[in-house]
Amino acid sequence: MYKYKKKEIIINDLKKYVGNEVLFECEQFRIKYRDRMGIVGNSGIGKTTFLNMLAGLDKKFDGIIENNFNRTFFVPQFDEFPNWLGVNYIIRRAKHLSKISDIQGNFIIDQLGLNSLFQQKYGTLSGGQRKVVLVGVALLSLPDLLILDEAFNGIDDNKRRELFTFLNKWIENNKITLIFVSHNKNDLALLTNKVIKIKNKRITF
Ligand SMILES: Nc1ncnc2c1ncn2[C@@H]1O[C@H](COP(=O)(O)OP(=O)(O)OP(=O)(O)O)[C@@H](O)[C@H]1O
Repeated sequence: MYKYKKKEIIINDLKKYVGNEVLFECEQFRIKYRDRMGIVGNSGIGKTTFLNMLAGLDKKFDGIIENNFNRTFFVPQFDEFPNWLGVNYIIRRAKHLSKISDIQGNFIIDQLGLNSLFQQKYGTLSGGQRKVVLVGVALLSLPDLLILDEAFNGIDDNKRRELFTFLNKWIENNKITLIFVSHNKNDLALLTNKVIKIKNKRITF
């Protein structure tokens, strides 16, 4: 019989090793539906590693991570597309692969100002513009869990304000659960309302 599972991530007795060394551990935790979770910690402490584990991209660990979301989308810290790919192609393809309606898809494209980048190759974009394209691709895929790894580096203050206003509304209206790694306290305050700390090899809440 089909058993309904709540949209959440359940973590139990987690231990992550790098070589023989424990990188971090966590006894028990749940990331619940519609949480907006910030993750903080010093450089090299294991934030990106933890995100990869939550997204199901890194399965080498002891313990349990049960991700019961239907569509997890992970926006990585670094570039994802080859330089020669056209922005127009990247965005049209993301829209095509998704079940998003034309109205919603065009709304995202419009709000993020992606039209103005359509004629460019990905490799000719600035660092900030690349991030906006990655966020656009993420939203077009209609995720129910959105994982952002320092996704806003390089975006200027004006664009950042516009982007955050739009993102906040979009996340709220579309009931998206958010996990967001950042070193920027303002960004964390604007987008999240709970925090996970990674410190002294432990994940705490
Ligand atoms: N596959 C791997 N092999 C060896 N070491 C690894 C591997 N993956 C991660 N590490 C190490 O684990 C540590 C944590 O890396 P990670 O990128 O998760 O840190 P971070 O907290 O995201 O850092 P930053 O804030 O600088 O992005 C680093 O010391 C890294 O070198």
